Formats: sequence, C-alpha cells, structure tokens
Amino acid sequence: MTEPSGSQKKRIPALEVTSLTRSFGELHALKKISWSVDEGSWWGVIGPNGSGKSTLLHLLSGVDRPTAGNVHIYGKKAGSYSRKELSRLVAVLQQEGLPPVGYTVREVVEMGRYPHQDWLGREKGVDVGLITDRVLKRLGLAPLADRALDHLSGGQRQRVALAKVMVQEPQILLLDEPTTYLDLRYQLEFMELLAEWRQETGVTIIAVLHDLNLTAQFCENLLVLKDGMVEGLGASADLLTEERIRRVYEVEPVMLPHPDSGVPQLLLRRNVRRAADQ
Ligand SMILES: Nc1ncnc2c1ncn2[C@@H]1O[C@H](COP(=O)(O)OP(=O)(O)OP(=O)(O)O)[C@@H](O)[C@H]1O
Repeated sequence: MTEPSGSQKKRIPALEVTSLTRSFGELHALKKISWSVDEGSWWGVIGPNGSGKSTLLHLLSGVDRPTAGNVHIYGKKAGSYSRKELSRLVAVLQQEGLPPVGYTVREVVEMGRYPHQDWLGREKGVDVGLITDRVLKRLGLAPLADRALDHLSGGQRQRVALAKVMVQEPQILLLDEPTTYLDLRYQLEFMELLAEWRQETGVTIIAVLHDLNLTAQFCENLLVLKDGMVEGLGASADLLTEERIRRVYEVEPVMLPHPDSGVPQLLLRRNVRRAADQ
C-alpha cells in the first residue's frame, strides 16, 4: 500500500484531547472529554459556573495533569514537551491578564520572548526591541511604554497582557474569561484585536467566555460543558439554540439573529413568577 501524500495526508490537529478526565478526590471536574482542534480555528468554551472550563484550560496549558486520558499538541503528548518548548507553542492569557507589579509596560511585554531565549536571555537573529515596539504601537500602548504596570487601569493592563502574548508568537492561544473586567468598548476592541491577529498569523484560539453574544460573533466553533461533560461540540450557529441554553444554563432565553450578521444573539426573560412575588 502506498503512503497518502500531499493534500491526501490528514493534517495533524493543533490540539487533541482524548477521554480527558480530571478528578479532585471524589469530585469529577472533567469526565472523558474528547475534542479535536484544527490549526487556525477559533473555539469558544462555554458552560455554567463550575462546569470545568478552567480545569480544562489548565490541562491544555500543561499547568495541571489529567487523572486519565491525554492531551496531544501537534501530535505529541503535552507532558513530553519541556516547559520552554510548550510555552513556545502555547500562550495563556488569564482573566486579569497581569498582576499590577512594578515593572514597566515595555519590560513586561519583552518578557513574552522568554521561551525563545537561551539562559543568558539571548536570541539569535531577532531584535526583541523592534518586535516589542511594533506590538506596542499596534495596540496603542507606545505612549505607556515606560509606565509601571501598577499605574495602569485594568483595561490597559489587559491590553499589555495581549501585547505580551503577541510578542511570544505562540501557535495556540488559550484565554480564560479575558473580557470579564473590561467595559463594552474594550471588550469589543479586545476581541477585534484577537480576530485581526488571528487573520494575520493563523494562530489557533481557544477562549473560555461567559458572554454568549460576543462568543457568537467571534468564535466559529463551540465546546459546551455541563457538569464536566461535553454537552455540545461544533459550529456556534448550530449550538446556540434556545433549547440548549435553557438546558445548560437553566434560564429562559430568547434567541434572535444579529441584524448585521445573522448570528444568534441572546436575550433573557425575567423569572416571571419571582418578579411577581416582589
Ligand atoms: N484545585 C481544585 N481542588 C478541588 N476542586 C477543584 C479544584 N479546581 C477546580 N475544582 C472544582 O472543579 C469544578 C470545576 O471547576 P472549574 O473552575 O473548572 O469550573 P469553571 O467552569 O471554570 O467555573 P467558573 O465559570 O465559575 O469559572 C468545580 O466544582 C470546582 O470547585
């Protein structure tokens, strides 16, 4: 038999999890999750509080190990990469992107290059200053470059966190509720910056999000978790139905198409009985 070649060859997924389980004593936070993420795709991970979203992200980023099952990154077990190899491939941006430490914006953003540097902090053929300047300018952070991080607002710090992962140039970006503390304008701006960056670089994005309307506008695909199990997997437009939102979140939703794009948008009905009691 001849080997499949060229376009016949199945592309290796950027990320693949099989029967992934994470238990904390008697509590099973994730139960046998299987999921495959193509390179360059944008996935939203949604589900109610406590459904296992952050636990999943911790396993994907290698900060935690599964109780059973596997995480493969570009076809190789996540645990078989060194810490530094893994951070060249995978970057993580947390809810409160960066702690308010005394470093300047430029210093923090330059730290994004750490996974590419040797133990003396050197990197062959790369001008870190230049890469940093470009990213700072692009995110409108150039005027803040010499400010200490603890003198910035939460929204500005989140942009610095994004600058740091952009400088890191990962293949996969994991985000844990990155827009939670941002006002409406900055939420949208943050998501647009991600979308542009993805368009340019083909970075794979996996974002835990609570805002389903933003999710529907930006993430093509969704992993829906409930009680640590996969409740839905596939195209956002197919999964965001009234019936599923009712079942997963235990609320009474109304879904309407967005007037610009037609993607599903969510309105919540008040709990009529409780409201009448007040
Ligand atoms: N280190 C831990 N030790 C014990 N239990 C944990 C630990 N981490 C998470 N859990 C439990 O695992 C379950 C899933 O938690 P996880 O933080 O992954 O949920 P989540 O979907 O991210 O929730 P949220 O939307 O509230 O952030 C919860 O019941 C949580 O209490």
